[in-house]
Amino acid sequence: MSSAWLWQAPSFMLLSGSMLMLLLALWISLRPAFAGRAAFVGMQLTLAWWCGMAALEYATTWPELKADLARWTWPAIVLGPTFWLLFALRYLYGHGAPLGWRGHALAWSMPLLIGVLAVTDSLHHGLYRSYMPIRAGVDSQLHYFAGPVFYFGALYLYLLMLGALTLMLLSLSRCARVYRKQYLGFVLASLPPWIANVGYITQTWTLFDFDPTPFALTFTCLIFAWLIRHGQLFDLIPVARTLLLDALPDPVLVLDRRRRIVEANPAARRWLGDEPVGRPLDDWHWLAEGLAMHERDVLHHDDHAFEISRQPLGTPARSAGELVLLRDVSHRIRTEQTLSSAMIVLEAQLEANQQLQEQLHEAAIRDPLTGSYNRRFLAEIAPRELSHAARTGQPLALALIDFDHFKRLNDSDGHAAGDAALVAFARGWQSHGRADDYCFRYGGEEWLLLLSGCNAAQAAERVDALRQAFAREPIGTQRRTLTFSAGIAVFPADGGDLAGLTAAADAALYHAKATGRNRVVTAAAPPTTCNETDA
Ligand SMILES: Nc1nc2c(ncn2[C@@H]2O[C@H](COP(=O)(O)OP(=O)(O)OP(=O)(O)O)[C@@H](O)[C@H]2O)c(=O)[nH]1
Repeated sequence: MSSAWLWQAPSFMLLSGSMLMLLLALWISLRPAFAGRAAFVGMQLTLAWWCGMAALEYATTWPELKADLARWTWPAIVLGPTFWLLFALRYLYGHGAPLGWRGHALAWSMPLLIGVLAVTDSLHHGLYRSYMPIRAGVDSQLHYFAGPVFYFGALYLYLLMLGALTLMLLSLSRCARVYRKQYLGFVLASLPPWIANVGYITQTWTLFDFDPTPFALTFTCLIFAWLIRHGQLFDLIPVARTLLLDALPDPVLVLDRRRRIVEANPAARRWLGDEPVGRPLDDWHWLAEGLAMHERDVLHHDDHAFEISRQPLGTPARSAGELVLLRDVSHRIRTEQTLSSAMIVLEAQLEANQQLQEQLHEAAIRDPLTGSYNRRFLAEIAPRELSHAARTGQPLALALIDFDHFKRLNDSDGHAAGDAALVAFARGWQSHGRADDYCFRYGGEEWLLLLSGCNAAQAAERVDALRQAFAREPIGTQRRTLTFSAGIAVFPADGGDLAGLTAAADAALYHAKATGRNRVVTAAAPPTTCNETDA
């Protein structure tokens, strides 16, 4: 019996191709992760299996073993394009490729079925009806007479390849310039085995009397290696793009020209549900309405607020769709709202505090019985009024007023009548005082007036008018009348400060009392007296 193996150059070529694919799979596994890496590694492993089996098939001299090895190649033949399509979906459409569990079941059931039918072919001959050596001699390869499983498998594989190619061409037509070289590389890489296979199936091309497809796969492997080395395939940009999109807490969507979702990052999926890719945007009314809003408007949905920004894709002449970023600004808006409510409360509190302070100040500077200013306010206001008078050169008159025989009123009509007299004086002052005058309750029944811009004569005239009016005022239940005496001093002639002026006015008041009461006396020496009719 002849030796089972005859190792020739084509076998070594195929073995080398298989090794290359294993190395590529290892290399890719050790590189940073990217979308579709598992599918890509899976594809390289199955293609390595295909090439390895083909090498053995080519090398064996036993026809039965050749046929068995050819049958055992089939699981790899069907798995390779399946992985290729999965990779295309994952790589081109990100982690969120439109493939749910149904898609996976569909993707793996067919390779499983065809694989099982292929390895059990010796029982039913659905894959190869028969086979015969191409020529005489131990090194002859086999010619296979294909059965229905073969054609069904080939048709299925061609459909998968066509699907992957369509995805790549679509991406190529829409992608940004930076990805174009890569996608073109994918298309080119998938062509050699396909062309070789078409040639083999149509019986127009064999290589070394053998199927040229596994040889062409080596070219595919080399194109990938070149793309990874020189074309930055699976490198920074796509890897970063995927990682960035996946890591973004804000929803990002890519819409095609017809407003269908073609990509959605995990954050977007949390809002849109399981499988948004491939569905029209209008399925989510709230989002479709949001996109109709102005750029800076905020879209509210489910207790959340989003700021929408949109970036057209493609060229101005030919739109490819748009990128939509929904920036979740709920936290910011909630914080702003809390802050503004806190501000409103704070402002109200500040205003209340201010009002309270004003009330306290008012209470502190006013006499509770008559509502007139008290001596505390006099001490506060006098320096200001005096410096104003000094600055402007205007006179400032100070009048000290004391009720006449007030004790008598208290004693005869009671304390309430005395209080009524004090209130009556304060009220009477209201109609005599000017806007820039001040009236202070200086002591028990003593009053101090500050009259801006008045010289001694003007002040005496005004205080005397007040005196006359007060003298006519009926007081208490007995409707008695009361008079007052007044002393006037003027700044700066009679005193340079409050103490000096008060002392001068007090001297004039003393003079008024001493000379008969119910009169107004100015401090200017000798004191001038107005109206000396005693009550
Ligand atoms: N009803 C009332 N009486 C007051 C108040 N404050 C002071 N008095 C009284 O005012 C009176 C002041 O009396 P006197 O200082 O003797 O002066 P007078 O009786 O006005 O006499 P002459 O000043 O000399 O005209 C006292 O009887 C005080 O009790 C007050 O708030 N209400």
